[in-house]
Amino acid sequence: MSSTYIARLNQLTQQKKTAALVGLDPRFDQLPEEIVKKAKANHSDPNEMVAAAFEEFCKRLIDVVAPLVPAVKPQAAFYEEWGPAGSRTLCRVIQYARKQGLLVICDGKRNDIGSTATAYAHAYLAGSDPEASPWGADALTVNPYMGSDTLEPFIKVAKERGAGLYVLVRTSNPGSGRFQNLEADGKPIYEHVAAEVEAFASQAELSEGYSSIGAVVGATYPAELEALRTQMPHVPFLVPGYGSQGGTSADVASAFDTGGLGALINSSRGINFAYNKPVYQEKFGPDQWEEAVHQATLDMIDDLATHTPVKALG
Ligand SMILES: O=c1ccn([C@@H]2O[C@H](COP(=O)(O)O)[C@@H](O)[C@H]2O)c(=O)[nH]1
Repeated sequence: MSSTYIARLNQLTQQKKTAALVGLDPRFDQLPEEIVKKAKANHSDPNEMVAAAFEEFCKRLIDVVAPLVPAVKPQAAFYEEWGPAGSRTLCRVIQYARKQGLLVICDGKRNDIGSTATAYAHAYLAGSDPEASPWGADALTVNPYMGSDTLEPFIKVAKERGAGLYVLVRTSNPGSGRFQNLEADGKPIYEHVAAEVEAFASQAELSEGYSSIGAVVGATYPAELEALRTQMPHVPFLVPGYGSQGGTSADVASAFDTGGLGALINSSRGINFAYNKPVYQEKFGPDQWEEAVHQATLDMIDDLATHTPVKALG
C-alpha cells in the first residue's frame, strides 16, 4: 500500500468505487438489545459495560462495511464520554478497523499551542504504520482557531508518518456561521482558513492532484461547499452533514472532480442505527441490525453515485 495518506485514500476510493465514509458514533440508548443484554450480563461497572457494548457493536459494524467503503470515522466524544474504558474501546476500534483494511479518520478536532499540538499529533497520527502512535489513526480532524502556527506541527508529523489531516473550515452545524462567516479584510473567516489550508496543501506531496492536508466542509452549506472546492483545488474534503443533518447527494456533488475523487462523504447515525429508521425497520427486525447497516450503506453508495460515479482503478 502507498505511503502517503492521500495516495492510500485515492487507491481505496477507486477500489471500492465510492467516497462513502461511515461514522462510528455509538450511542448507548440506541444499541441493539442483544448487545446491551450481553454487556450487562458480563460487566457490573457501568462504564466498562457500555465500553464493552460499544466495542462489540463497532467491530460487528466494521465487519459489515469493510468490504464496501474506503474509510471509517470514529467520533472520539462518544467513547470519551465513558471515561478510560471508553477511550480503550476507541483505541481497539481504530486498530480493528485498520486490520480490516479500512482507513481510519479519528474525529477529535484537536489543537493547542505548537508544542502541545506536537503531542496531539504524536498521539493520534500513525499514518502508514499503525504502530507509529498509540491511537493509531490514519488521519485526524484539527481545529485551526488558534492560528496557522498550531497547524504546522500536525503537518510536520503527518508528513513524517504518511498521515492525513482534516482542518475545520466550514462546519455543518446550524450556528457555524456565527463565527466562521464574520468578515475580516473583506471576506469571511472561513475563507481565510481555506486560503491557509490550500497554501499548505499546494506545497505538499500530491496524489491525483490532492494533498494529505484536507478540510472539513459541511454538506449543509452547498453553495459554500462549491465555492470552497474552487478555492482549495489541492485539498481533499471530509464532508459531514449528509443524511441525518439534511445534506443530500446533490448538495455534495460539487466536492468531487470528474473522476469522483476529492472528497469523502460521512454518514454516522444514518448507517449506525439504520435498524431504527422506518424505511429499514419494515424490512429488518431488531435482530437484523447488521443487515440494516449493510442495506443503508449500499443505499448511500448508490445515492452518491447518481451524482458522482468514482472511476475504478485502471
Ligand atoms: O462540521 C462538522 C464536523 C464534524 N461532524 C461530525 O460528523 C458526524 C456526523 O454525524 P451524523 O450522524 O451523520 O449527523 C458526527 O460525528 C459529528 O460530530 C459534523 O457533523 N459536522
